[in-house]
Amino acid sequence: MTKKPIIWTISGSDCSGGAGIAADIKTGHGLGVEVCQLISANTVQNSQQLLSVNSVSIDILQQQAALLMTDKPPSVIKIGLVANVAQVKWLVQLLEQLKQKMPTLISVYDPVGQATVGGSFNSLTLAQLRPLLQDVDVITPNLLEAQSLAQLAEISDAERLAKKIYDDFAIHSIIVKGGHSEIALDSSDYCYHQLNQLPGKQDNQDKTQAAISYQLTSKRIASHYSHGGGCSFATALSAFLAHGYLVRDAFTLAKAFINQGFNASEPVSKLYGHQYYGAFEQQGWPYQAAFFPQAVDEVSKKYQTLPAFNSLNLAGKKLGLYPVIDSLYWLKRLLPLGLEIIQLRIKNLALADVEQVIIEAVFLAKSYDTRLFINDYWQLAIKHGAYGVHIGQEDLQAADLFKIQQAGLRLGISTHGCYEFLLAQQLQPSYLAIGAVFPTTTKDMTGQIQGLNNLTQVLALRPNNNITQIPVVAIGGINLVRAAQVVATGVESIAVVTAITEAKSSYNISPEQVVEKLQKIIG
Ligand SMILES: Cc1ncc(COP(=O)(O)OP(=O)(O)O)c(N)n1
Ligand SMILES: Cc1ncsc1CCOP(=O)(O)O
Ligand SMILES: [Mg+2]
Repeated sequence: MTKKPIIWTISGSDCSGGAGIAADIKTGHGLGVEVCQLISANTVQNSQQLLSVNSVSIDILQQQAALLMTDKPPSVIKIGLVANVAQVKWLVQLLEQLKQKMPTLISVYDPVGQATVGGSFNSLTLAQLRPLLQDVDVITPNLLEAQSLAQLAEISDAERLAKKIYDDFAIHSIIVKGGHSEIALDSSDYCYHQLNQLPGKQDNQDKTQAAISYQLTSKRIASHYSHGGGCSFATALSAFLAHGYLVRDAFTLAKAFINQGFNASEPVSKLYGHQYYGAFEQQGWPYQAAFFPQAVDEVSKKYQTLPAFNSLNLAGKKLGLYPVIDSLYWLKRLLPLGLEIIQLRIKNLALADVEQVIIEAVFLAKSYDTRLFINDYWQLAIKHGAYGVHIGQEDLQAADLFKIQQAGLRLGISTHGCYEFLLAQQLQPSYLAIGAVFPTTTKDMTGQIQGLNNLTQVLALRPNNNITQIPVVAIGGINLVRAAQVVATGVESIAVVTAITEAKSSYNISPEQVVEKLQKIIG
């Protein structure tokens, strides 16, 4: 066991045990965070009705916050039921004070207003809530709540509502939950997210982009064990953020957590004719691919009709060691070592010079029967008949994948977490890369270090079917010391730069010797 991140939940107690604090504790417990609870109100409810909401005094809440700050400061605060105007004012002050002390603190607000069983948790107007809305970082309304926050006269879709809420309150991430309506076949949640604006999160490698928006969709699971599902979603999101995930990955994991819970309770819900309103079933960390949603963004919409890319034709062999080099010098030195794959990654060379290098590299790699991937320069790769192209997330917007596919080139795509992995997997490339597994000096990967756990998690996201399984390459900070741990995850290939190019200074052996040792480790 390692020390767990701490989240605070400031929410109501539901005496029937389904929603509020009870849901938050059960969720946090299963997701490896400590949950401190500040109860905003003691409610009287069961699965049929809400009888009363009995607010807790500001004095008690303030004493709890002050005492907890001395030994359990939070990395994320989740806010649920807010009972009255005094609590709004107290929360605004609290968040401002805590953010001054802890600039990386993230606040998540789940704006519970109406009880599913009927009745209101508070009578706050939008004007009264405004100061709190302007202070929180992430908000998770359902469609009805979003409609009331956005104050649009006509019924609008999630995208329009989220943008209006952003315009009005400048909340960095707005997740509008599509919910589990009885008629819809799918459950779609939508996120509008301003990049690089969450405290402590650098999630924008593509500096030209200010915001991203995307949708996570899953098949609706018929379970009436949904009491506390909304609270559990917001707390799961908070827990994943507290573990350091970016919003898109935390959102994806939280959605998988909800699907997993509904899936577990579906049989018992059916047994009771989907009539009994049961407590949402928290099941712990989600691993199974089946629970993960489909991600939809502009790129995935554009490439809906794109055929699969040619495979690497490995004929049962392992992809193995994947050196990433920047010159013909290294290519000539490494090609004789019996590699299945190699990448030319040229940075800082004039375009005219790059073309000449690519022409020569393609010729050399063909003579050794080694799969040569060209990084970034996809047009030149097509023009000169390279084996494949490797493109990053930023290039996905600009590159023409139809042209690469039609030219018969193989495609490798960089990903940095489960959200991008799911999106890239839908494009059916020849391989998927995931990184940086460890910190690296070769490239600025701030906020995108995956670790071995995330690597293991994304490997499990491939369909459990050998015919369609796309090989995965791990990259970033992998060296002679770390290679064995990476290989143990089951990844098909490891890509390295400095482990080879800086062999002499790191290990006092030649690059050729490092290649041999790494090949042995990979097996
Ligand atoms: C095998 C492999 N994986 C990831 C990368 C990174 O590619 P990209 O995201 O295009 O970033 P740059 O390499 O262009 O900095 C890679 N090159 N190879
Ligand atoms: C290009 C790239 N993309 C993700 S990490 C990385 C650098 C890998 O270099 P090294 O093997 O020296 O850590
Ligand atoms: Mg690139």
